[in-house]
Amino acid sequence: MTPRWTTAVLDTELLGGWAVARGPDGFLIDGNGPLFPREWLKRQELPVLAEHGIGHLDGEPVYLLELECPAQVEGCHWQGLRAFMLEGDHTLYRVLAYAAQIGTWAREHRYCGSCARLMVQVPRERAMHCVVCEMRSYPRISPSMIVLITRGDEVLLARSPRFVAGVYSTLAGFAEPGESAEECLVREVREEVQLEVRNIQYMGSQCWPFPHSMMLGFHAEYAGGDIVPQADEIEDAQWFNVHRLPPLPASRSIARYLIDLYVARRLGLAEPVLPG
Ligand SMILES: NC(=O)c1ccc[n+]([C@@H]2O[C@H](COP(=O)([O-])OP(=O)(O)OC[C@H]3O[C@@H](n4cnc5c(N)ncnc54)[C@H](O)[C@@H]3O)[C@@H](O)[C@H]2O)c1
Ligand SMILES: [Mg+2]
Ligand SMILES: [Zn+2]
Repeated sequence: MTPRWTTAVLDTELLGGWAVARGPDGFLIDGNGPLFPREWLKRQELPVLAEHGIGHLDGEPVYLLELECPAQVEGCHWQGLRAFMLEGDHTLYRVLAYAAQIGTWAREHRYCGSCARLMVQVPRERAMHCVVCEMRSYPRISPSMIVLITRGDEVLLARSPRFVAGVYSTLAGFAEPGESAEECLVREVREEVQLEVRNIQYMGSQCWPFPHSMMLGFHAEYAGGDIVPQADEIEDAQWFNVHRLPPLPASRSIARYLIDLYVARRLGLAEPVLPG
């Protein structure tokens, strides 16, 4: 089956296609959603910082208008990326997730990080180029590991003070230079709850565009230690029986997938599918 959405670097000089507009409050939407006829959207006098050709949706070119500041369009409002992740068409969310990452990256790489001069977009490539010192910047992706630790019928879940009230999730953390995903896992688990793990198994990955993480999902078994939550980072961490789980993260997150998969295997239920 042909994928509905494929990324591409499109020429912004060409006319037509769809466009999405992204400002500080998310994406512009009306009753038909966030995709607008591009030529119409460009006539709305939006404060456009940059335009990027980002790919094809059902064969049609899609562009991003990245805005400089908040704006208003009659009959439209703004919706954050998280709301698109939580509900609605998943392919559309993937288009917007990509648009958000390209918009953020290009915005944050207008100036060369090496010599501080203005950068220019490289034609036909997703890169910013400094004509003075030749440095190139490519879209930024931050590898992060996420792990479900289990002990028989029990799973270890924790709360960050940033979470929605009551929700518990798997442990996660950004990889540091010099470490593998597995080493990151062992370090983060020690830092966040002071436990030791064994039988580390890679389960799958997910793009997490908040703002540019690549989640590498693992399962690990408890090997030793008593839970000591990390001050400031972990508000609470507990072992939960698979029959008595607390409120869990959003169903499209890899955190939720790792939990649902373990519970399904433990209880002999149908296995969930990891959303891309
Ligand atoms: N998709 C999911 O199911 C899911 C679930 C949990 C966490 N996450 C994501 O995983 C990522 C890591 O989780 P965490 O927040 O617990 O990380 P963490 O445990 O490493 O702690 C967060 C801290 O890391 C530092 N930090 C921020 N950005 C960084 C970067 N790019 N590189 C290195 N350090 C950075 C900051 O000091 C921040 O306070 C976050 O993006 C989070 O949103 C995704
Ligand atoms: Mg963490
Ligand atoms: Zn430079």
